Amino acid sequence: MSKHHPARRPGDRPDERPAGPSRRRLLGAAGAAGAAGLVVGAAGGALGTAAATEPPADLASVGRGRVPFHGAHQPGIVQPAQAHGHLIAFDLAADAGRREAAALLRRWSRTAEALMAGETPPSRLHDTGIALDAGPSSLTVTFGFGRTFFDRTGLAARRPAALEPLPPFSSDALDPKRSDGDLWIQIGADDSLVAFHALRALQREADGTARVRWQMSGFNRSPGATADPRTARNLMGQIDGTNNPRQTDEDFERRVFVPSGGDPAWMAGGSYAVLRRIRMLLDDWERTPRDEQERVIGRRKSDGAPLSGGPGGTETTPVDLEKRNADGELAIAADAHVRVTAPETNGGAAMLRRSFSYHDGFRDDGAPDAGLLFIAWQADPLRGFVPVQRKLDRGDALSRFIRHEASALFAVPGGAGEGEYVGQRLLEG
Ligand SMILES: C=CC1=C(C)c2cc3[nH]c(cc4nc(cc5[nH]c(cc1n2)c(C)c5CCC(=O)O)C(CCC(=O)O)=C4C)c(C)c3C=C
Ligand SMILES: [Fe+2]
Repeated sequence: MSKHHPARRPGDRPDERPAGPSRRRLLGAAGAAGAAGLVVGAAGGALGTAAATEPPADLASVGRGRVPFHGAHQPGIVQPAQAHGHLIAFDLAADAGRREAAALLRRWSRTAEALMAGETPPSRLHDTGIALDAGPSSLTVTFGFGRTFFDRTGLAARRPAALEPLPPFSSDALDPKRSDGDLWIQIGADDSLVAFHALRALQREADGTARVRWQMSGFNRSPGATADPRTARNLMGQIDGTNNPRQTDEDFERRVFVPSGGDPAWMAGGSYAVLRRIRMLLDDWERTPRDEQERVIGRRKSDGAPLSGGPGGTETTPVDLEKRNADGELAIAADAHVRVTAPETNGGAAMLRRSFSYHDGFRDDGAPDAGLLFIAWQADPLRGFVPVQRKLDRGDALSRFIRHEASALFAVPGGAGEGEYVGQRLLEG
């Protein structure tokens, strides 16, 4: 019987507190009223006409969400994935070393703290104004170090063993230009302008110290988009994320975060992020009958209920991998994705999946360039992603509908304390 975790709800943001009015206060009362009009206009189409026909949007509902920057863990790991995400990797400039990297992390941390509080960036740069009239919108900014960072900064002796390159998998078709990187930032927000504003501010802060290696953007369902808020769906239409570890699980911290006293000491409270850009072969998938789609995953498409749960099952019905149908066949097929990935078939290996969907237009053959920016968080990739992906590689019914196109692994240090910057314990320890 699979340990089951009920769905996290899109509005369920336990670690957040309402934002102060700081960035919006800049506008003054008249400006704020104008901003409210803009939100209504944007939602309804033509500015002005929509305001006359639609009730005013509750500005506070999305804009108000605020995630603290300081804490034992960095933001953007345990909070539900936001509606908009940007992932960006940098390589240090040839003449940048440990000192320049430390200064960059200090600048980035200051900027992230301000933006997450809904304030303008504190840097020497002029604010672009992109988010001037918006609240923090649950913005999170998360920083990570790639394997190559440690060589470039003379810190190879302090590189975690867990940053060993991921093994090759037979299904890999990886593009090195969109893989790896010295430094990584994950940005998420429930407003697209707030998310882009953060991306641009942080990228400009890197000027002269690091250059962009690759960047990817993704999305999830917006908060408030459905009256029936189950776990969100991916671009195959499946409810995805149901059986994630939950913060209330007794072993959650141990699975996801490096303990204090762990190795290396500077990673205490940190986690390892595995990123895989996985393109979905949507033309093939959408041609596949629904009952076959459900067999591939092992769950019903409509409501995410496991195929072992019978007609009355729901998304929260525990998965029963032993269950057989009347004809003696396994209710959840031998190669169904949920069977192959379940912790009980992988020696307990588990990870926290917090992904974004992506769509980057259409390829030359007309197929959508779309899929999943799969992000898995774990205390140790060798007891999380690696064994599960090895198993998927050997026989996952989903594999004929997906292609792994880029890959990266980052050490994401613990959260910054008050007055500290992210990574300080590595860079100044
Ligand atoms: C190596 C890890 C995994 C990769 C890569 C992966 C890709 C991938 N998954 C889906 C869709 C679903 N996955 C689901 C469950 C699930 N997937 C993984 C791991 C990887 N998935 C795990 C550990 C689990 C949970 C298993 C369990 O304990 O039951 C599901 C079912 C719903 C859920 O629990 O989330 C779906 C749907 C896609 C589309 C995809 C690549 C594009
Ligand atoms: Fe999966």
